[in-house]
Amino acid sequence: MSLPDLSRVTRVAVAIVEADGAYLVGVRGPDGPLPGYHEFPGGKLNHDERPNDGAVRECLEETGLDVLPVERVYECTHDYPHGRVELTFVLCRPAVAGRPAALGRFEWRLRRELGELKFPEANAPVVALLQSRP
Ligand SMILES: Nc1nc2c([nH]c(=O)n2[C@H]2C[C@H](O)[C@@H](COP(=O)(O)OP(=O)(O)OP(=O)(O)O)O2)c(=O)[nH]1
Repeated sequence: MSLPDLSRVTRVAVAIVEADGAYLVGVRGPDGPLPGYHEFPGGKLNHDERPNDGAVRECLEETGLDVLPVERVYECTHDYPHGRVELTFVLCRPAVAGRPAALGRFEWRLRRELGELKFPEANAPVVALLQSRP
């Protein structure tokens, strides 16, 4: 097995979509890195793309839901066995109020459920932050 090239950083934007105390969460597919882990919608940023724009784009691509960025809640660089990622977590809200039911492989999970899910290691501080919110 070859070691990851840590001189190369993949920029990733993650959309934390909140509506009425629930968050959009999916399960990662079997083919990419971290298969079977829970995740918020997100993915690699395009060249020169800003994290807020990337979070909105990835969310629309993956869930079909149009969202508005609210604030960047957390940023970190994390080393996984598959490589180094620079993550920006962007809190978002649906552009149209409400919680649409059909959103691809993503579904709404209540805030109190988040701690029971198996998220990637880098998400731990974000999940703790969300759970500490009033
Ligand atoms: N989407 C997402 N990725 C996360 C989360 N937490 C976390 O550490 N990651 C990591 C896993 C991957 O290393 C990276 C996302 O890359 P990816 O390979 O899943 O992105 P992607 O499939 O959308 O790639 P692409 O289609 O844009 O090419 O970020 C999360 O909550 N959501």
